[in-house]
Amino acid sequence: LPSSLYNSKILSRAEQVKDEYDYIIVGGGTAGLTVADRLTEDGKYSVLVIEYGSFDNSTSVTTIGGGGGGIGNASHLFILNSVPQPNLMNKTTAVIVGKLLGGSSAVNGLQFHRGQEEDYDRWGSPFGPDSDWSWKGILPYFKKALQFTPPNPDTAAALNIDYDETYWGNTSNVHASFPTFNWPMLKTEMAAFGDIPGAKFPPDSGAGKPGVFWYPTSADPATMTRSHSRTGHWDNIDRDNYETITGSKVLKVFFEGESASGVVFVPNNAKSDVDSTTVKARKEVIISAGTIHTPQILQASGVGPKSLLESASISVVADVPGVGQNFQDHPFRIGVTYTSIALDDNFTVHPDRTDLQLNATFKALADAEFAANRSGPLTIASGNAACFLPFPVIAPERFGAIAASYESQDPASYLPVDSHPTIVAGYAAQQASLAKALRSYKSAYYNLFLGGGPSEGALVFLHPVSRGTINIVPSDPFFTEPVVDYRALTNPTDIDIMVEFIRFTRRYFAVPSLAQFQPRETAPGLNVTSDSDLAEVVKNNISPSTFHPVGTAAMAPRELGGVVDEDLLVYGVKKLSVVDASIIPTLPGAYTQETVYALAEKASFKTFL
Ligand SMILES: Cc1cc2nc3c(=O)[nH]c(=O)nc-3n(C[C@H](O)[C@H](O)[C@H](O)COP(=O)(O)OP(=O)(O)OC[C@H]3O[C@@H](n4cnc5c(N)ncnc54)[C@H](O)[C@@H]3O)c2cc1C
Repeated sequence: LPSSLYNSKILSRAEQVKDEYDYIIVGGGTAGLTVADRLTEDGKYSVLVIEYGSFDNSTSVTTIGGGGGGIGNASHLFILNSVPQPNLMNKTTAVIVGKLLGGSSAVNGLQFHRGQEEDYDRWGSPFGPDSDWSWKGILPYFKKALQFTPPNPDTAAALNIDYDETYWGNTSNVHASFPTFNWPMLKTEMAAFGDIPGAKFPPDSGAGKPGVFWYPTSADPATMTRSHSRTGHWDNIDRDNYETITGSKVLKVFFEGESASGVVFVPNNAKSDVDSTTVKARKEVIISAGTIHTPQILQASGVGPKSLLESASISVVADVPGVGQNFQDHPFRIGVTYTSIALDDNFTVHPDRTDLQLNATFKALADAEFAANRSGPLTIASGNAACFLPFPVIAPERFGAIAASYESQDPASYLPVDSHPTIVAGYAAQQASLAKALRSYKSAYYNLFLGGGPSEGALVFLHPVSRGTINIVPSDPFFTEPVVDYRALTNPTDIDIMVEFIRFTRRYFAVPSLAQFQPRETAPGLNVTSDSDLAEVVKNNISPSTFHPVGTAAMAPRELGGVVDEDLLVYGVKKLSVVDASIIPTLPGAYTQETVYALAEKASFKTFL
């Protein structure tokens, strides 16, 4: 399509922004554009989306082969530095989220999976048994959020890809599809979990069950390019009531009394508010700036922990202690890697993913096939196969003791020292629920995402129990990026769990069906066995982020530290809501994008229509 078509709805100058819209959406990312599309569909409401980043449809966004191109283009990313992490030898971590129209869905690894039924039931349970934030309540929106195309029959047969279309829909323009080819070794790696007692093979990645399964990529199957919130909810939509301004940073929401009545924004390179523009919202301001920036905007607007706001000389509109608390991400890479015979030519299951880098002939063939037919190895993004296993399967002898020890903790012990009583109460509720999950065969804790190559070790910890914070810098709340503190491994239970992950990984690679590949542990080495030595391995290797930040504007009762209610309206004020990953109270046992699409669909339906 000519870029002029894409650009038709972008207002190129702040002066073109009208004085007032029904809804203002802050952030044109994964959730923001989903909600904007749904709110403008029937023509009843006008919407302005204000996005910090720019529009870009170049190959650095669209290419999917090799894991997606967006992350390679730093201009599409916010890259913050976390504060040094004392439990990670004072290392800092790069905090990476999308910064362009489409948000993180335009830069991510394109993996699509959902969490387990218990994850979504956990979200609603503090509101009582009638809450529709539950698996049953969200499943229709998982179906609505994506257009599912099954794998082609040859690939499905060759690789044993099971799927069940009843878990999917076909009405969205955001696509979930499968590569036309995948690495043969994956079939073997997945089947090998059959040797692990308790590991299951659910009928579909969307079934809400833990186990070992294939899952789709966020790619348009016709073009094999990235399908994301912009292509699905913005491109080719020509509605007078749907306007967007890019390159603009929202500084704050302003209030009339306790009602949010609009926002103030500046050009994204501004260093002060001299060039600011004010725009009003008749019905609601919706903040969809993502887990890192949503708390910054709320706090800078006077909605947050009172003492923090006072230290920044911001007048308090509502004292909401939970804003910026309860920060979670999936810890990644635990320091155990396995290599099967020969990174080299002896590896018997070619082609494998390393052939794209190391075998020029194979690469040339793959390029030619993709150019001719949009098929072949370059339709694989970052991966489509993994295990998501319950903790009792991982640590059959230790899970009970670890759950009991976690359950008996004083909930305040590992939270920030000055945590508000409502935050502690909220954590106590999470603790009870997560202790149950540690004993459950229906929740997934351990994720090894499989590459189908000679070397494996991409481990993701799905339900960490340490909690971090994201807060404004009091001396410069608006123009300095917020302070991101993962507080990684502050709760020792996280270390206990990941030590068991290393032990399980050893068991997996020792199963009989993998023996022919002679897997050997390349790190840390089988001689490292004691709890304390394995704990050191975890501390030395882990990254606190898989780029799945959630939780900083959590949906929970206010007395449990919640920031938004079940309608995603912010406590203590009116006409202000949050719809993005920050409302997720506890991480799902899956990566986060599919869940964000579903919650945005649900919010659009429930709250606004
Ligand atoms: C590198 C990377 C890889 C990932 N891989 C996967 C994966 O393979 N599978 C998976 O399921 N999940 C993955 N994720 C996570 C997933 O993409 C996110 O959880 C999800 O997209 C978050 O959606 P969101 O709407 O909360 O935020 P975003 O999509 O990040 O949207 C927030 C938007 O707000 C804008 N914004 C921020 N501040 C302001 C401001 N002050 N004013 C105006 N606009 C503002 C941002 O520019 C952005 O466009 C990955 C994420 C990243 C970053």
